[in-house]
Amino acid sequence: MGYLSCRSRSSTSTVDPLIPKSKPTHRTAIRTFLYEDLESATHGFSKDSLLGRGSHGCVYKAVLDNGKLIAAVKKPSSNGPRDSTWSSTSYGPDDNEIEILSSIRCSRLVNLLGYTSGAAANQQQQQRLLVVEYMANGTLHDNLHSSVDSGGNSSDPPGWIDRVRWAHQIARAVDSLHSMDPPVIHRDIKSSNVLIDRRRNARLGDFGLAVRLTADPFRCTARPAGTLGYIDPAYVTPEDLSVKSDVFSFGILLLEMMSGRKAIDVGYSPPSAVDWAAPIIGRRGFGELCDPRIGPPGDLGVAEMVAELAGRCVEGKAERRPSMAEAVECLSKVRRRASPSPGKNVWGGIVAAAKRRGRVSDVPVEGPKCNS
Ligand SMILES: Nc1ncnc2c1ncn2[C@@H]1O[C@H](COP(=O)(O)OP(=O)(O)OP(=O)(O)O)[C@@H](O)[C@H]1O
Repeated sequence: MGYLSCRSRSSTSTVDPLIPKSKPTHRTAIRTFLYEDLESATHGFSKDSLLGRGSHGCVYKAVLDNGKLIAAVKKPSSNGPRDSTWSSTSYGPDDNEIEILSSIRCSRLVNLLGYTSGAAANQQQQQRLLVVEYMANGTLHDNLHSSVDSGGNSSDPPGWIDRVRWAHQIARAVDSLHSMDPPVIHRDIKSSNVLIDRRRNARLGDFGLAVRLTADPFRCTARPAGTLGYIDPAYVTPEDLSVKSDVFSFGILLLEMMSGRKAIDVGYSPPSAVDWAAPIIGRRGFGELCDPRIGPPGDLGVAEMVAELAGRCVEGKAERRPSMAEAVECLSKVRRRASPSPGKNVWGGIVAAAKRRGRVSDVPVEGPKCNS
């Protein structure tokens, strides 16, 4: 694989200017919650408050501050990790996750609001709970693969405009992490770690495996970790870790978003998304890669650009993969091509008129910038 249409000469031009590359990261006010307050805000971690289960524990909806704050509370399981997350770290939110999340605040991430100190009122040690922003529209995984929405109503699969917009937003989120000094590597990019907020924007969450990439080899001791189907095959020892491991996982996510098939899907032959897609991209059969539920986009060039980018992201050799900044640049071109152009269509006209009246602060064509 290796096509040219999205290759960029300038790999830094799309780095969010609000993310300083070389300045220390800005810390945000993070609250300390009492375990008892979160217990009562989730009705005793009740089934009704349960938002979902992951390999490390459960996530609950919490209503706090007399109903003014709705948050998601992550409660580690007492039995340790289960299923497909391959992790060498201990389960549950640890100091590393809190430290990384506390140092970043970005509108493309599921941000940390606070955590419990780990001690209950009776001073017995409790599990540490993490409190993060609540995402009203579930995970990208559910949006892509489930025929019912988070309210239990039947739902249509997302169309091309949403998929391209989400891909661009996720790319910007990952690029923001890679642009930090030192870069943060997420290590677990996958559709169940992308959440859709109430404005239907995509946010990257779950920093349980995230690490800072330092030049000091003695500090880069985290053993390889990630999720089967998304993990970079070139990441075998701690020294192999680079930002390009996230690029690989992002490429798998692009294939998943484009095709509607899962990263590992036994309904397809071969079950691995890369093994399935590589020969199709090689013979330029872009239409075949498109989710059969929505068919190819009106402009097949959109599918071609996304497929070519995905193909480059999942290259076996890490150095042949694009940077996330290049992926952002490519996806902003795809997004412009996929979206009806402003000024020439009714939506563009409505948005332009609302902007003139000062009513639109969040124009859907370009998502909000990160503010760290
Ligand atoms: N901030 C949030 N707002 C709303 N729902 C959430 C939020 N975070 C997680 N969830 C829900 O809880 C579920 C479990 O999330 P969690 O991050 O623990 O696991 P996961 O990412 O799905 O899987 P794994 O632990 O294997 O990575 C998600 O699938 C989602 O449905």
